[in-house]
Amino acid sequence: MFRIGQGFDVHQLTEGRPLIIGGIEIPYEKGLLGHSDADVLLHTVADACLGAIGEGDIGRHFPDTDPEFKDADSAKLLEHVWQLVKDKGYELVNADCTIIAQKPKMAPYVGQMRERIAELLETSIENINVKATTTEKLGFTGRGEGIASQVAVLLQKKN
Ligand SMILES: Nc1ccn([C@@H]2O[C@H](COP(=O)(O)O)[C@@H](O)[C@H]2O)c(=O)n1
Ligand SMILES: C[C@@]1(CO)OP(=O)(O)OP(=O)(O)OC[C@H]1O
Repeated sequence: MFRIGQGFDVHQLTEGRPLIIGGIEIPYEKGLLGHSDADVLLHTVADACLGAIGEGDIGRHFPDTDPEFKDADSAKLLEHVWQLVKDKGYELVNADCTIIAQKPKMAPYVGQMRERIAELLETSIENINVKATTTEKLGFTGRGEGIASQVAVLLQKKN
């Protein structure tokens, strides 16, 4: 049996924060704002996985009012979500991720992101695609006010 999930997330860019996307710290003059480390891509992967198993969203599992998750490492949050997926008897078929950012260039970091996400979802790198697009300077992403991401995952029940 197969289950599909999709996720979408946005975080604001601000000065004085590290830029962490896909579990990788990217050198840049700004970082993403959030209650956690604000890793927009790992949040989106987590939301897509939760969607696939019908378990709501990360805000339900890790409320941004809970001090336990202040500055949380989003990799730890995704590990927790992935355990829920495994508890329901599923494994990953593939994940397709899109980062929407005018700047910085993501291409040099996409390989490392794929490796990290593959590690967290206990799969091989071939099953994880990460791509990036600008919005041609249009909208909040185009103005560099924030970064968004979209992720689709497909899960299958283990034999
Ligand atoms: N933050 C980004 C945005 C885009 N890329 C790469 O550039 C290519 C062209 O982007 P367009 O928005 O003009 O289509 C895109 O396909 C990515 O390979 C990037 O690395 N980082
Ligand atoms: C991850 C959590 C929890 O620390 O906080 P944020 O980093 O603000 O992220 P968001 O995607 O807004 O929602 C989920 C939150 O509950």
